Amino acid sequence: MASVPKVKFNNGLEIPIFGLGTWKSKPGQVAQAVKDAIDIGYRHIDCAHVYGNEKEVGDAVVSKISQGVVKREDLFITSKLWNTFHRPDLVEGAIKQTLSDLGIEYLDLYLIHWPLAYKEGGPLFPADPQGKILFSDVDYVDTWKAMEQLVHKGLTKSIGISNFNKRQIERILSVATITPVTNQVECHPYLNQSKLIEFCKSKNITVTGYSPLGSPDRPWAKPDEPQLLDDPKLKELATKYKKTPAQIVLRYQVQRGVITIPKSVTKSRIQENFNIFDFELTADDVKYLNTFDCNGRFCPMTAGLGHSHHPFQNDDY
Ligand SMILES: NC(=O)C1=CN([C@@H]2O[C@H](COP(=O)(O)OP(=O)(O)OC[C@H]3O[C@@H](n4cnc5c(N)ncnc54)[C@H](OP(=O)(O)O)[C@@H]3O)[C@@H](O)[C@H]2O)C=CC1
Ligand SMILES: CC(=O)C(C)=O
Repeated sequence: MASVPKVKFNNGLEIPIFGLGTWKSKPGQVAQAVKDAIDIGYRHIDCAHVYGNEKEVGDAVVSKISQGVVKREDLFITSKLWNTFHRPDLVEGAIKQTLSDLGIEYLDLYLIHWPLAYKEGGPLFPADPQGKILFSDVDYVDTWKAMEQLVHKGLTKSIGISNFNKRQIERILSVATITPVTNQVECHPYLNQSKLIEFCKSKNITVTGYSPLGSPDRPWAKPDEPQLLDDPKLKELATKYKKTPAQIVLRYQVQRGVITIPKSVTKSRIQENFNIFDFELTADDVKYLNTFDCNGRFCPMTAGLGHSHHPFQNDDY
């Protein structure tokens, strides 16, 4: 079984550079997917409260631990604080709910899922009668201070952020006594995030790339939108390396040092996506893949447009 390289965080801890995504993995399918992934050799699982499936992910994790297939300390489990729990007094309760759902004692990594806060205390997507999301004005820098307490209390080993732009990271760094270990953002050849990656690197923050395959099953996908995995130039590269388009885009991230978390509930694809540690793209082909960038964002967070902390509404990167 190939062993997955690890990336070192600024706090000395390590994360496997490759893991399993779980967004949209239906409760009836995700437990089997996680079990298959662990059997194949995955040791990093990316979760979130808002995905609505942490209990089933936890069932699979706990069953593999109790069967002796893996130990808890062999696994790297990430979850994320949802937008309705940003108020500092809600943060500890939110992680405790996730830990209880997952059936584990601690997380390896807990992220602020988005920099924008939603109205607290009710549904995960609070909305007015017209369906417009109700925002809260809690500032993510105050949320960050509450996240730091979770490390001190041993509820998570590391903390980080997700979907934060450069200016927002700078604001976090201006108050932080614990530097975020990673910024999890959308990243694939159509949105290669080279500027943000360079900036994060300069601050000793790793980048985790989500939707590495272009998120073809995103709920808001339209039939006429481009499909990354069907790109003819990508298919040509796949033929050259005798690999699949998915394997090429995943290998691309690993070679750039970007932590990558493809989602699948299909055993053959979970295996296929893992088989990227037996070949290398040439430096010229990595450069060529860099030229695919077209600011092609598949997760634009349109529901949060108008919020003063929306990360993508001006020229910030
Ligand atoms: N922090 C954040 O805000 C966000 C985090 N994420 C995280 O990143 C993960 C990955 O991103 P996600 O948006 O799910 O999308 P991905 O880019 O991982 O694409 C998932 C889709 O690709 C299909 N697929 C998987 N492997 C292959 C393959 N080898 N060949 C062809 N198709 C394949 C899956 O199908 P099937 O399952 O049917 O096999 C599914 O439809 C998420 O699951 C989540 O954990 C994602 C978005 C936002
Ligand atoms: C998938 C996800 O994490 C979103 C859209 O926030």
